[in-house]
Formats: sequence, C-alpha cells, structure tokens
Amino acid sequence: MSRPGPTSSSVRSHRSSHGLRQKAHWVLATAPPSPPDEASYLPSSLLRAVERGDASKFGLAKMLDEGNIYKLSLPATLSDLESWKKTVNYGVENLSHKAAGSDMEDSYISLHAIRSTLYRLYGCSPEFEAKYSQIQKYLVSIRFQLTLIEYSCLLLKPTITCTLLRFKSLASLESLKVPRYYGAWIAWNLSWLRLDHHSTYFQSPSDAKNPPPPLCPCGSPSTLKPPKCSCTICTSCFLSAQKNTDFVSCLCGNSIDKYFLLGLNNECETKEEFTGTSLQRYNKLPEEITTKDLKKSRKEKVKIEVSKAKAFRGNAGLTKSSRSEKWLETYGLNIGRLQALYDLGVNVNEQYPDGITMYELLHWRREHLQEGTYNEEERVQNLEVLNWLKETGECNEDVRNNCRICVGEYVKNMVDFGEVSASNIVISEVDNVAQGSAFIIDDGLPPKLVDYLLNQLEILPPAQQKLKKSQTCSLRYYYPDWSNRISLALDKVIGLAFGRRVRCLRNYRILLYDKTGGSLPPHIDIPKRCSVTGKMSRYTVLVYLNDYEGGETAILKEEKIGVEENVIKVVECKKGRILCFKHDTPHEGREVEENGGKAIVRGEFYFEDE
Ligand SMILES: O=C(O)CCC(=O)C(=O)O
Ligand SMILES: [Fe+2]
Repeated sequence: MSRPGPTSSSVRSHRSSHGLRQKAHWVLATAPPSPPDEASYLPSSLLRAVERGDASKFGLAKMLDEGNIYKLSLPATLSDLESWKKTVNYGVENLSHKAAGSDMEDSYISLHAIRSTLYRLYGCSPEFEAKYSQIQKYLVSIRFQLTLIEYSCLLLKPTITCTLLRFKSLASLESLKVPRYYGAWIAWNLSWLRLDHHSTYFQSPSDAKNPPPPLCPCGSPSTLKPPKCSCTICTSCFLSAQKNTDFVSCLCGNSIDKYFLLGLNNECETKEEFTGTSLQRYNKLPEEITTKDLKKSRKEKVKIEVSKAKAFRGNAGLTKSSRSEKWLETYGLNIGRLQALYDLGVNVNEQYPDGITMYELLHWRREHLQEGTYNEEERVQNLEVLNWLKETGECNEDVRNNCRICVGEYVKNMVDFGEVSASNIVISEVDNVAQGSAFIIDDGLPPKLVDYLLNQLEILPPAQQKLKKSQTCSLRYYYPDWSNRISLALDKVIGLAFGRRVRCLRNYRILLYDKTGGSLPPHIDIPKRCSVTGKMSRYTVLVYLNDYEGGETAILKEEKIGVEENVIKVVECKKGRILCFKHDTPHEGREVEENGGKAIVRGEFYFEDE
C-alpha cells in the first residue's frame, strides 16, 4: 500500500532548500511524498530519530505490536479508500458498541482529521471539497466512531504532542479485529500536519451556542492569533514555529515571534506567560512597549498586584515569585517527558542497578535533552536514556502489569464514565454564598486515574515553599497537564454532571498535607486566566485522592476561623470525590490530625457558556 506523507529525506531537503524562514504555504500546496515504510510508522517527534537511525532504540514497532498504542485505519490515499471501506465495514458490521446521539461529536472530530489529510493531499481545490464531502457522507452514514486523544511523544520534543485516533470504545476495537497497523501512521501523519488539541478545543457543529473555532490553514481548529496579522493559526503550528522546525512564519507571511509563542505554549505561571500576557495587554511585543504604554496601564497593574496578593492569600504557602520560578525550575523540561513515559507504561521510579531512577536521570540530563540541542555528541550522551527506553519502554505484558497505568489502560478507563451526577451542597442562599455555589461529584473519575494522581506524589518533587511561621500548610506539587490526562477526564465528568461544557485550566497542584496540624485557614480562591483561551476561571475543583479521616474541606459563610455557625457544609475526604465551588465561596482545609495524610488535586475551571 502506498501512502502519502513526507519521507524523512524529503523533510530534510525541504528544510535545507527553503531555509528556516520558509512560509508555510509549501507544506500545504505540495503533494506529499511517500511516507516511511510500515515498519517505521512513527509519530513525528520520533521521525527525527528515524532520520538519525535511532528508531530501533525506541523499540517502537514492538511496542505497537504489543498493543500499547492503539491503532486504527484511515485511507492513506484515496485509491486506498475502497479497501479501507471494506475493512471498516467489516469492523462496523461486527461492532457491538452502537452509536448514541452524543457520539456524533466524535465522528465529526474524525471527519475533521480526514479533512486535514485531504487538505494536505489536494490543497484548497474543488477536488478537495469533492473528496471531502464524499468521505464525509460515507463516514456519517456508518457513524464511524472516532475520537482523539493526545499523546505526548518521548524524549525529543516534550512540548509537541502528536495525536492518536482511537475508537469510541477500545474494547470494541479489540473485538473488531480491525488491522492494527494504521493508527501510528495516522498519528504520524496528523502530527506532521500539525493537528493538535482537537479534543480539547473542538466544538461540535450541532452546538449552536458554541460555534466551532476558525481553522488554521493546516486544518486544525485554531484559537491563536499572531500579534501582527489577522490570521488564525493552531497551537501546533505555533509550537513548530517556536521550535524552528517547519513553520517560522505565519501563513500570511508575517513572522511569528517566539515571545508570543512562549506565552501561549502552556498554562504555567512562567516568565514567558507574563510575556504572553503583556502581548495580550498591549498588543505589542515586549521590546515594543513604551513608557507611555506602561503608564497607561499603571492602574491595571495595581489591580494585578492586588489580585496577585489575593492569589497568594488563596494559595498560602508560596510567595508569588517563588511560585513562578519554582514552576519553571522544577518542571521546565521534565514533566512532558515524564508524562510521556508514564503514558507508555514506564515506571519512571524504577531504579537502575546503581540506584538512579528514570526521573532523576531525566532531571540531571535535562540540559542535554533540550529540544534543538541534538548533535552527535549529545546524542551519545543521551544513550543511557535511549537504552533505558529500549529495555523497558515497550510496555510489554510484564511492564504493563507492574506499571502505574499505561496509555491503553488509561484510555479504557476514560471511555465509559457511566452515570455522573453533582449534588448541590449549598441548598439555599446563606449570607454571601449563593445557592448552588458548591457541588460534590462522587464516583465520577476512573479509579485508576485517581491512583495515577496519587502516585504522582512519589514521582514529582515538591515545590519549595516559603511558609510564614504561622502557616502549617501542605506540600505542593505542580502538575502541568500537558497531555490532558487529568483535564479530559475532569472536563468530561464535570461537564456530564452539569450538562454543560467545561474547561479545566491545565495547571494543577497536588497538595499533600504531610504534617500534623496541616491546614488551609479560611480563604477564598482566586480566578486564573486560561492562557490558551484567555478566559478567566470561575470555579475551584478539588479531587480527593484518598480516604482520610479529618482534614475536611469546610464551605463557609465568611472567612472566619473557628466559628461553628459559620459553617455551611463539611465535606469529607473521600477517595475520588470531586468538590467544585465558585472561587469566591469562603472555605477552609481543616487541620489534619496525623502525619502524611490527606492528598488532593486542585485546579480551576469555567463553564464555556458563562
Ligand atoms: O485542602 C482543602 O481541603 C482545601 C484546599 C484549598 O482550599 C485550596 O487549595 O485552595
Ligand atoms: Fe482554596
């Protein structure tokens, strides 16, 4: 079967002949050359490994064959369409899991992916439209169930994720006997096309209130706007630009500035985010901001300071500067890789014979592993890591059983959330607290996900905190959810419980109340801006990671300490329980009575219709 797509050598030659500042047009207009052969179907971030002849080190083919990564089929070329249809028909006929109404959205997502593939093949031409509507009809008619998950790639590009397609029900996929050779190709192709973040940003066309976002010319929904032009472009294209791979200019030809990219890259509280914010605020690059601009926004600055101070109060335990510094210092480059390894089912805590863990190795090797620093010498320096992967990164049966959670397991647990309901714990208006300001959702999350989060405590280093003497707080672990591992589940569960579309901000904190007396005195939380969508959060979400006696979260009428009448509701720490409340609802984390106890994840979200 011949498949379109860039061979590694053609990618190289495009790069060298057009130079780094080449506009993106060529990518879209040129008919794609052939892809690599079947044995080396690779996500794009591994493509480079292929180019370097390193692919075997990843043991990827074996990993795929062992079913750690789910694969499925799409026609690689239109001439393959007929045989592909047969395969899919075979699958559909044997499909035990029949579609329900809401599955339409997933089908549409898959169409979207196909649209992009066709765009890649035909460019913006009548042929493209014709082929697309042909496939669209076909897919809709068989209600082909697809959805997208993000999958962080290993090692080479921590920030660029590639995309895997999966069936709505992987259990069905297993029983379908659909040949499992295609998914990686699709993933590879999609990531090459810079498709990314579909599942998060995509909105169904049937959702009249939330029209779909505009499309990046690569075909992805795009939420970003380069500062100097009116184009929209997707996160992936931006990230590519940041990494100086294929795209360094916007599709209109304007250059995309790194500052801008960095600010929108992820939702960390980094210096880069500040740069992003300044762009948003002034609509200028940092170096273009004049004193006049600054004066103008002084008032605004004061407001920000006030809200930062409040944030500090709401997140007792960290100073505002240590917070952002530590974020970068501790997690800057590690977490993406670590998470990718997790996704592959690797126990990153496993020790080498000399006692070094994978986590530590990554930490120490951070500098050498940085994106863009690969040369022969550095590659050799990284051999330890690569060898390690070769040995244990295959997620075979053994590893799978012993690992915390591998991607297949995770997805299986993600598929079916069953019945989810939220119970209102503020039944009537009390003082300043409106009715319906806080809710509990029990048994909503897949237990494995809760365990996975709990296990993070063993893996992630705690953020350093400057505690005031009077504060007996918790250990804080920052967990930026770059692969949407928590967020997809939370978005979905909270969304299901409320029947509304939810977006959780991706930077979570895992809190471990490790000392006797650890608590968070009465406070309110502070809204945070989602650096991807720009919207402010309105709600806090807590997920209790263990059953714990004591350390309850109390929803209060006012921010007063120790006044019993002030308490609206005491929420006990029950494993898997989700507590959501409006940020401005006074609350406290009560004292824990024993060492090393209560563990929670906390984050923020907003309803998209608000
Ligand atoms: O630990 C708790 O129960 C409350 C945590 C909290 O209020 C916070 O992190 O803002
Ligand atoms: Fe709080």
